[in-house]
Amino acid sequence: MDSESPVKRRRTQRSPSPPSYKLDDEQDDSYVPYVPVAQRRREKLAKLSSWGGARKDVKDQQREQEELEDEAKEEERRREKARKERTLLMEAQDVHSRKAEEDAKKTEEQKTKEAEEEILEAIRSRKKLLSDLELAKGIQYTESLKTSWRPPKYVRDRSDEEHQRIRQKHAILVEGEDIPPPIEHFVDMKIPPSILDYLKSQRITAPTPIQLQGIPTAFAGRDLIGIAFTGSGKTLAFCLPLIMLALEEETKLPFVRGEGPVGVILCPSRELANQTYENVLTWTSALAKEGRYPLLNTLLCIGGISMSEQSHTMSKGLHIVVATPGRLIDMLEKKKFNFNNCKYLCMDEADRMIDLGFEDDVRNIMSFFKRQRQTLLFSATMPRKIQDFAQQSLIRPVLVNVGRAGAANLDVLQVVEYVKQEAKMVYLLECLQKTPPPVIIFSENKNEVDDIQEYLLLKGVEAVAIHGSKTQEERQYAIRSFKSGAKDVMVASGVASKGLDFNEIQHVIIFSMPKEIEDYVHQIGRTGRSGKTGIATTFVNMNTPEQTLLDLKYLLMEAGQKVPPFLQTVEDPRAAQGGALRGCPVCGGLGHGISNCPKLEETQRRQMAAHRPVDDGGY
Ligand SMILES: Nc1ncnc2c1ncn2[C@@H]1O[C@H](COP(=O)(O)OP(=O)(O)OP(=O)(O)O)[C@@H](O)[C@H]1O
Repeated sequence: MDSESPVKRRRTQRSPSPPSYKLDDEQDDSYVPYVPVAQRRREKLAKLSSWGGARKDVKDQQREQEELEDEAKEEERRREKARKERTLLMEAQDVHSRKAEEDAKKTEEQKTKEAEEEILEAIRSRKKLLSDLELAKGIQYTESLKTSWRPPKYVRDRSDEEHQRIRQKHAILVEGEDIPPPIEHFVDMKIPPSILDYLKSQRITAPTPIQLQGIPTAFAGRDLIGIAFTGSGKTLAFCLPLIMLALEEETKLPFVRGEGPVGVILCPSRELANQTYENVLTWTSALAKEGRYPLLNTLLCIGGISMSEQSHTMSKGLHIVVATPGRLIDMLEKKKFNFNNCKYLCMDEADRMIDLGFEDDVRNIMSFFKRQRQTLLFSATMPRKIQDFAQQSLIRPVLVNVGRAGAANLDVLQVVEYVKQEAKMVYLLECLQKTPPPVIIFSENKNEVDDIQEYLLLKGVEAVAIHGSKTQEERQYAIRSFKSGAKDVMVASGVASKGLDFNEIQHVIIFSMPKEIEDYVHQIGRTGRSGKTGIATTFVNMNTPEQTLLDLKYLLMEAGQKVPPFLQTVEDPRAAQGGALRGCPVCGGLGHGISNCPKLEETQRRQMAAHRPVDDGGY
């Protein structure tokens, strides 16, 4: 039986012999190569002429002619169809590739979104900032600590609208329930006259915005997150309430050896702890000056110093401890003192203290508290995610915010200059001429700090240097001689960037731009403090990561500062994607999203390397 299909047979008959060049994947046996109509016409004419003079009747010739015409039409139809099919195919292909492109883009966006969600979820699911015991027992306090402090009657009689008007006047934003009123005069805060006199002697006569809302809030026993510009007087805002609390306790029943402390102030670096300790000492001595009030006892608890030097402090009842986390944990574990009656925990530069990677130490410290405490967190930078995390962990917290968290102090004139790596040292000398001393120079790299100091010394500049690898004596010497004015210039790594309050620094030079914009904000914040103005000059070049430049560009724009042309040309890749540009919720940087946050990268790197920071030497 002939298995050939009729179609195939017919086609074979019409085009008997052309070779077929079938591709491997063309498996259809019935395939007959297409013969163009012109060729077929030629073949037909050849056939006709091969008949020579053979007589043909007219009908046959007409039929042949009609056949040819039919075939020509058929060919034209086929071409038209092919053209249409091709157009449709191309269109389909276009649509397909457009969709693929869109899909790829969407997937990229989607991917970023998903990654961001994941990171945020990880942050959200962090264990609350409570001690392990509190977490394990599910202890959850719902009421703030009660204190005997009351605002004066005329303040209590003001309406909420009036309170709000005062806050608006001072650009104070508050969040929380039942917020204590702002108080515009120290005297109305019921601060002892001896302290007020001392403050007056230091030209501290009216509270700054963070103080006028923060101090009454803390006096009222409320948990507090205080965010305000660098140099805006946060230290007084969290030390004064502890001094008053300790005074109240001491007055009720004097402390004897082995008792106390009433409260603790945690700082991320030894230098900052030391500075805060000295502040507390001056304020407590001022308090006791006229003999009307007792002398409160304060202990400095930081790494790198011998605690035996403070044995006289330990031999009496203890009121206040100022500490870095590592040494404090050590002392508590060794039972040198305890937190059985401790009710006040304040963290300065709190975002740094409770950043990913640091929180375990804080939780460990919390586990030594045996009763409810009042918790206060202060910083100039506090990204939203850290605020949220902290708020979850506090009791009826009040958030006091002066300006955007992480914004630069407006009293600092920020100058950003493009300086090639090899030209930096020479240009530095030129820069030093801009203002009289004292000047701080920041570099992210310890070796560079040493190199800069060496270079300056060679050029006859009185410079000291400080970084995490220096001994404690060297660090103390650098701070002391710079503070006293014996040295004109201090070259420092990030260790000296947070919280340190030097007298009237005229100029901060940032030799190498830190990757994290928060660090930049703290570094330039060493000048322009306490209402005075200052200059910050920052060197950037092609080694500065683009996203750091973007963060910087937005920060300058926010502060109404001049954006140099080379910075203007740095484009935000997110702008091309459209949509609103949001600051990074992890570090507060305005120039990038969470998925490429340098702080998150650094934290992860640190977590992988070890569980402790190395540079700040706080331990
Ligand atoms: N009410 C005030 N009026 C004038 N000066 C003040 C007032 N309160 C504090 N100061 C001074 O302002 C300076 C900066 O204060 P402080 O170190 O507390 O700032 P800060 O907000 O903690 O800054 P940073 O964020 O850098 O740690 C200090 O020298 C302090 O004496």
